[in-house]
Amino acid sequence: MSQKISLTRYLVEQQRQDGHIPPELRLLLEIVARACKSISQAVNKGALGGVLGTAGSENVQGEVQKKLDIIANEVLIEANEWGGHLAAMASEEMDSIYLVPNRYPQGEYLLLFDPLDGSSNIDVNVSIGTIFSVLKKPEGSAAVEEKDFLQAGNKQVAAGYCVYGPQTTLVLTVGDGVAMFTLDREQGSFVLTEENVQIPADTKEFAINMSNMRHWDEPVKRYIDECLQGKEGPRGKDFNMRWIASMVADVHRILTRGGVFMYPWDKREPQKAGKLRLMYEANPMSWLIEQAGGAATNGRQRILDLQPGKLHERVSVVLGSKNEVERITAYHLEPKAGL
Ligand SMILES: O=P(O)(O)OC[C@H]1O[C@](O)(COP(=O)(O)O)[C@@H](O)[C@@H]1O
Ligand SMILES: [Mg+2]
Ligand SMILES: [Mg+2]
Repeated sequence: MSQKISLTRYLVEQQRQDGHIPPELRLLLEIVARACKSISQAVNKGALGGVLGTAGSENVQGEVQKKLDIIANEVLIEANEWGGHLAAMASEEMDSIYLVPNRYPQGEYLLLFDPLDGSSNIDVNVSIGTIFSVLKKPEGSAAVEEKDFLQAGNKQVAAGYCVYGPQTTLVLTVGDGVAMFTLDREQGSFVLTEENVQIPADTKEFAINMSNMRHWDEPVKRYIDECLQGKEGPRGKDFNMRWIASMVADVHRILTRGGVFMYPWDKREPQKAGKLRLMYEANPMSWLIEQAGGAATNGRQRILDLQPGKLHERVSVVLGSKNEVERITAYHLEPKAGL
């Protein structure tokens, strides 16, 4: 790319040329990006900034909150509440929805986020990130309620994540493919570094937490077992495995070079559909993956078509290279079918 294109310019051009980003959505995305820049600065300070360690509290899902979980949540709220583009926000770290206070102008959008994904990696200096999803407030709803957020992922108007790794990279879709922007720390701005991201349909790399193997369902066991048999097995090729334990980092690798990611339902807590959250983890990631030519299911159905029943709903996740996701989904739907 000879000329540097900033995130602002990219969004302005999307607004002008394609006309499918209203100016309010463009401004909202710029504010989210600015918040990610601040979070990136806090992450980078690490022990020097006193941001490592636990905060001594738990979130609504009963998970111990890290200091950075809370800092990132506050940064996102403070950056977004006064901009005039939002009606309400929802976060992994907040029990219920956050209404934009009356003292600020009210907007038409709803923002959902996982402020800090991969919390267990914060203190060990491994990549973490922020995941976000934007929905439109339903027509005619005056005071926003939780039910207004309960829209299927196919209703998202923008989705993305920012990964805080060796580089800080913001990855975005507004329904017109996937673009990646790298933070230029000297300029203080996100610069377009990849457009029309495409995931290869086939892969030789899978990502799953293998320590849960004994709890998996048969179709997942079958798929992984076949991968592990390598060249000698039915797949006729050797597979590699990666598990970073930050969904952002695992998805970023898949968008970069392909692969398949799974956090399936398992027998540890059978009443839970999965570990990951539908509305602010699985939905935005599934849309990005589909926009890059991949696929995303809960093992049986397309994730983006699932109707959420509650804000913090969990879901089983299979996403990435299309042919692998289709194979795993077929194993679930017809366990004995030979592919
Ligand atoms: O520790 P496990 O069970 O392998 O789970 C790892 C998964 O949990 C997550 O960290 C959940 O996200 P949070 O850190 O936002 O709770 C995912 O990013 C990751 O894929
Ligand atoms: Mg997360
Ligand atoms: Mg989180």
